[in-house]
Amino acid sequence: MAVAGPGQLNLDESPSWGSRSIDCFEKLEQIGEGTYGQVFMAKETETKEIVALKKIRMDNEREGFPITAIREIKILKKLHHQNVINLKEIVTSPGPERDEQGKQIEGNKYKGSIYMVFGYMDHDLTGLSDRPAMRFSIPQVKCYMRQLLMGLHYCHINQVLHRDIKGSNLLIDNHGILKLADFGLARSFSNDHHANLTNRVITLWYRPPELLLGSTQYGPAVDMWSVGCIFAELLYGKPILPGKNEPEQLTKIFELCGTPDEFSWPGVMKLPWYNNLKPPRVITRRVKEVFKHFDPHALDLLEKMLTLDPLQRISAKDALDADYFWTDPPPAEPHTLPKYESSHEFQTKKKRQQQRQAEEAAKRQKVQHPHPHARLPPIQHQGQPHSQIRSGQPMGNPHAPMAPGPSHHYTKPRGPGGPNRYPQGGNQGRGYPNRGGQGGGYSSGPYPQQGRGPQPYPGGGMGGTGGPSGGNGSGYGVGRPNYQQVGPYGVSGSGPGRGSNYPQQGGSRNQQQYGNWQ
Ligand SMILES: Nc1ncnc2c1ncn2[C@@H]1O[C@H](COP(=O)(O)OP(=O)(O)OP(=O)(O)O)[C@@H](O)[C@H]1O
Repeated sequence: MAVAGPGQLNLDESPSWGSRSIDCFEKLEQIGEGTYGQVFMAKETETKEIVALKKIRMDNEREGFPITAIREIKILKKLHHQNVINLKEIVTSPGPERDEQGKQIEGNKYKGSIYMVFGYMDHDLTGLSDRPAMRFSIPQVKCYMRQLLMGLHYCHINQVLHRDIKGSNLLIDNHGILKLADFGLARSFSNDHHANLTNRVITLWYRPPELLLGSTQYGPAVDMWSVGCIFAELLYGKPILPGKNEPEQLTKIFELCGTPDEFSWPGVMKLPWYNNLKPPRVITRRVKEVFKHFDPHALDLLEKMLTLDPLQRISAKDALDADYFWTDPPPAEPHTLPKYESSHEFQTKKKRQQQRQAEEAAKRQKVQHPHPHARLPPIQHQGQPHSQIRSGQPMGNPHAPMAPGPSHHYTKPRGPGGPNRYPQGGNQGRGYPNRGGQGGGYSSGPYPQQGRGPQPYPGGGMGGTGGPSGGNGSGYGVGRPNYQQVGPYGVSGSGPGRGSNYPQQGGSRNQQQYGNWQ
């Protein structure tokens, strides 16, 4: 990985940036762990403000400051929008890092650690979706999608490609506000699209066909493909294109979206890897068939997002103008959305792992002490503080038992089943796709196991909403099985045309304000 000079951040920053110490914060618990570092919930000791601290991982850097972090900081410093995470400041830890026994950690030329300080967000979309029995209402999906598109439109207008849109990078707070986060793979682009960019970006399941076919000249349309995948996932209840490796990913895309030709996608045959990866047979597009139970406006928008040719793919701005957002039921106002106990992907995964361990322990115990006539008391497994909680319940519901405190613990072992979702990090155990950009050759790298459920379209139809964890029968989608479900604030699905309920934030359809930055 390219690095900046040791000790140099090279940022035109105000003097206060980076001058405060981590001691100004009390770390509360770990809430995330990604490729580039751990994320902690923390409290500013003076103001008591709750923040998220993203520790910049330095252990792979022989010298200097990781270029990915520099990019992320530079880009975040110039983006200011309600739907983009706000980088508040950078703080440093003063001394050499010590382990839990107080021993100095070696091999790091930097004396201390560096943290990015963000406003705390209660959930990420993956964590929220993974809650048992989670159901999003249609206005809720519209509300999240609209905010996602507004944030992304703002990035694109400011010539920033996100390049890693996925559920765990969409943060949501308990006021219903969604923010784009994790700009670690983001970069600026110029409108002429002539610069050569790496095509090894975007988490596999959300990666568009042009990148899988080796394109290095691309633009905002790459993010819009990912948005289409997220949109379908929200409605369908589980990821729609869970490929295990790049060739399989492309196959899955073709099976859903049909095979491209020069007519449907001019220039496709000239893409670097087309000849190697061209489909062996012609497949017709099946988006309409597979998602036939979606609302027609949703399906129409999805078709435009999952368009193979990036030049014909809908832009964020045009998507915001789609009928989907302007027909009943309207998008919910964010503050009307239900509040939930905090849920980040890191924690929900961990809870599931603990649950599995508890179940296995229970099975073992049963084998060792068979007692056919008595019911065993439930095993109280350490780290299962919420076993009584129907955690899909919104917090506002007086009948929903609430957790007394945080549901997650500080230490998270790396390695199999650990939080590092990319093979590059040495973890083979996660059901997560290769993030790209850091891996080996096109099809040579180790590929992840799929932990989120089997084939996406069993029987060619909607099937059940098996849920993101696969097989638990509790999908969070608002697809057919849930369509009758009415939002928690009682919005019916068949109102009379455009009414007074229409997005307050947006004004009229053609006069939407996507923020105050234009
Ligand atoms: N401001 C925040 N508030 C609350 N949680 C956050 C915040 N920022 C990040 N997180 C949590 O930490 C997780 C990882 O953060 P982030 O994606 O920024 O790190 P990363 O190292 O780039 O991860 P990845 O490799 O998964 O992309 C997020 O999915 C989210 O659950």
